[in-house]
Amino acid sequence: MKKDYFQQHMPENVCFGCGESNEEGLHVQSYWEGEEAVCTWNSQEKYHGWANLLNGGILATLIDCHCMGTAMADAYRREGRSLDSAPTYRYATGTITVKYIKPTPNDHPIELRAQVTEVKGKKTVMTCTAQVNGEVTATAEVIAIRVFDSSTHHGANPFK
Ligand SMILES: CC(C)(COP(=O)(O)OP(=O)(O)OC[C@H]1O[C@@H](n2cnc3c(N)ncnc32)[C@H](O)[C@@H]1OP(=O)(O)O)[C@@H](O)C(=O)NCCC(=O)NCCSC(=O)Cc1ccccc1
Repeated sequence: MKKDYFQQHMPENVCFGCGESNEEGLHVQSYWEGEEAVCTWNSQEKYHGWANLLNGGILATLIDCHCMGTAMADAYRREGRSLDSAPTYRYATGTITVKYIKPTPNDHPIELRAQVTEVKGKKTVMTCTAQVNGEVTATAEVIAIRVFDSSTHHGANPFK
């Protein structure tokens, strides 16, 4: 079945990590699997840190963008509405803490799994794991802040 990726509902998104409108970007795509948001990402040689290992900054970017999409999708879901409905929400990274547990292979699919642990006002707190071949290589805590709400913001969405 075709997956309904969160990022498909972010028109004109130019973000390096998740923007469908960024040709050179990483194109993070996230979807719900029950209470978890999942992203499976295939790397390329140019994202090596060391030989055959994923660069740590790229991994942080993947986690970051996966979690910003998750915060957005979670907010819509809590309000019982689709990602195409109004008002439009966008989230920015407040804090991201990544613990690199073991080297992340760069030649197998990387699976990210995020869970929302707290929502307070415009703040969403999440945990996220990165796994390759079922082994967790990094864990993260990520705090997203809602920076755009079309119901209170006058004018076009500046966060694209
Ligand atoms: C938006 C915000 C992160 C927060 O400011 P405000 O809206 O004034 O927040 P406010 O003071 O109303 O607090 C509400 C609640 O949130 C909490 N809290 C607040 N801050 C943090 C924190 N840092 N970390 C953790 N928590 C924080 C605070 O304690 C409170 O919680 P409480 O209710 O007490 O439990 C601002 O500092 C900022 O723009 N930073 C740069 C973000 C950036 O560049 N990210 C880079 C990647 S994104 C990108 O590339 C695109 C982009 C860039 C910029 C914008 C949009 C998209």
